[in-house]
Parts: sequence; C-alpha cells; structure tokens
Amino acid sequence: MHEAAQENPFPDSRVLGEGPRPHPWLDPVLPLLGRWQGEGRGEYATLEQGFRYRQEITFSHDGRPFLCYEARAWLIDESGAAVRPSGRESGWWRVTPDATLEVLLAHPTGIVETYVGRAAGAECEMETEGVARTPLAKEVTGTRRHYAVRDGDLTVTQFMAAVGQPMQRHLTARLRAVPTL
Ligand code: HEM
Repeated sequence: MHEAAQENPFPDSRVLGEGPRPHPWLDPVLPLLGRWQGEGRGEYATLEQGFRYRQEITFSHDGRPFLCYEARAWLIDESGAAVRPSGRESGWWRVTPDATLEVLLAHPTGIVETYVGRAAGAECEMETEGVARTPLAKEVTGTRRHYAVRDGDLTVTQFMAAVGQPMQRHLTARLRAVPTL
C-alpha cells in the first residue's frame, strides 16, 4: 500500500517576500537571490579560439543559512543561436555570521569543488580549498570565482588552473535578473 504524496511544507524561495523569511546570516548574499540569464565569453590557453555562451543561474533558500545554487550554460554562435549544452553545476553556498562563504559545487564532468570566500557589498569572492575528481575527469587543480551585483546585472568571472596550465581566466559573463517562472 502506497502512502499519498505530500506537498513539501518547506518550499524553496527565490523571491524576497515570498516563502520563508531568509535567515539573517544570508543578508550579505541576498542580492543574488532569484533567476539570472545572460551571455558570457570563455577562453583558455589550451583552446585554439574562445567561445560564447548563454548562462542561466538560480539562487534560492529554504529559511536556513545557505543558498541552493544551480547554473546551466549552452554555447552560442556569432549570431547568438544555440549550438550545444555546455557547463552545468549545482551546489550549496553556506554563509556564516561573519559573512564567510563555504561553497560546494558538483559538476557532471566528474569534479566536486569546495570553496572558501567572503561576501561583502553585493560582491562575493571565493577560491577552492579542495577539488576532488573521478578517474576520468579532466585535471582541474584550483578555481577562483568572483560574483558582483551592480545596477541589476550579475557579473561572474572564473579563473582556473587545469590540465597543466597556471591559474588563468576561463569565463566572464554578465547576466540580468529575469522574472521567476
Ligand atoms: C559557463 C560554464 C562553462 C562553459 C560554457 C565552459 C565551456 C568550455 C568549453 C567550450 C571548453 C572547450 C572544450 C569543449 O568544447 O567542451 C571548455 C574546456 C574546459 N573547461 Fe570549461 N566551461 C564552463 C565551466 C567550467 C568549469 C566550472 C570548469 C571546472 C570545474 C571547467 C573546466 C574546463 C576544462 C578543464 C576544460 C578543458 C581544457 C582542455 O583540456 O584544454 N569549465 N570549457
């Protein structure tokens, strides 16, 4: 005999004023809350040429002192037309009372990253403490990220040390807040 499914009584919210009240420790990262979409450019020393992509990022919370994070990107051509799915990641942004960030991100490419960073004035900076890789994953040894919300835009930059290369820029994107579904 199957029990009837129940509506989760503790839904996530990505809109301020809807759902649970954000935990006070989340104050420094509240500007990130919501759904963002925009375009970025990528590069790396091992690649013959750069690339363009669109990316969608959502940040939500359930009243506890962490954000639920999800990001999906797809490559686009010069005219902006979609080419193929690309980088995808999900994880948790834990925030402490002194605005230290502890971030966990998992990638379908066999990589799990743990970061430590800081949130201040609508900007977040973080650097990897650890990178774990499955046997077939590419050799990524460290990553640095910067997120900034300014005038309704979210800019995201990512530097990476990987495949024998020193830390260098891989991604830069500018996203705008979009209405939640
Ligand atoms: C917006 C997200 C991302 C996009 C659009 C993106 C896109 C790309 C593209 C187009 C390439 C060239 C190879 C290919 O065509 O697939 C590439 C290479 C690579 N990316 Fe990313 N990437 C993203 C995020 C990441 C992240 C988060 C990591 C690390 C955790 C990463 C690590 C790498 C590595 C290691 C390579 C291979 C370099 C090489 O072997 O030459 N990427 N990326």
